[in-house]
Amino acid sequence: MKKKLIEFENVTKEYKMGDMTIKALDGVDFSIYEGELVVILGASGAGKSTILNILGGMDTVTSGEVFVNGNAITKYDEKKLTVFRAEDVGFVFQFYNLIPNLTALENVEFASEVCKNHLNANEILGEVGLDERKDNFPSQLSGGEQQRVAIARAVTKNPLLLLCDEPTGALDYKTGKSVLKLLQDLNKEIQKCIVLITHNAAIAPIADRVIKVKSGKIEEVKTNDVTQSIEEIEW
Ligand SMILES: Nc1ncnc2c1ncn2[C@@H]1O[C@H](COP(=O)(O)OP(=O)(O)OP(=O)(O)O)[C@@H](O)[C@H]1O
Repeated sequence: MKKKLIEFENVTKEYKMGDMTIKALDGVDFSIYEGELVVILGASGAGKSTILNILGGMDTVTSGEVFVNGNAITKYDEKKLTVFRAEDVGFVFQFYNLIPNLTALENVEFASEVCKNHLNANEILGEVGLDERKDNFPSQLSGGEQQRVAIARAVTKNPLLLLCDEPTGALDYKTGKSVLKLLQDLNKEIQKCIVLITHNAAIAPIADRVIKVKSGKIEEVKTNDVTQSIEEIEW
């Protein structure tokens, strides 16, 4: 049986804005298993990024518990959260956040060398199809190539999980698809858990499990017994 890697237990998150309280998450429960590719789906404002920020140790809960690999990260102090973010989580965002004065290779090495179990930056850049572009600076790379560097940077850390927040949001249709194909292939090859946020329901069939979020609540958790390759999907 697959091991549970992530567990949200009755998680609420409230933001206070003057007299107003915004309930971004309202009793959220779900589990994610090792090696899964999971899509978190929902409209703008549904609470997707809030889930990801809590899962990545970048935001705290108002109540409830979050377990990653059996550890309650909701009980971590700032110091432990810093180590958790650095070692255990690989982040991929809509905008690539590369350091402009470092080459592709240096960007990947810079982020991963501090991690205990890191992989070889050169090899992973090869895996993401950038063998020829390692010594280029971000400004010399296309958006899709920069996102590949960002994915290599996250993977080279060899984290427990990869968190991707709208990773194709700034890319055109074809490039976005090739980045999703890379994530799908990586998930199969390295058996790493990937959690992908999107508002695009069309890509849900690529996931092992789809978590639908609506108004801060889980609307549905769907398991795809058969997953589809991104190449078979059009939108
Ligand atoms: N730091 C914050 N302060 C106040 N309200 C916030 C904050 N972050 C999120 N919210 C509110 O919480 C709710 C959920 O936001 P969240 O960013 O998680 O949604 P989302 O599903 O990721 O949306 P999008 O697809 O537009 O990014 C929204 O109503 C949002 O305005």
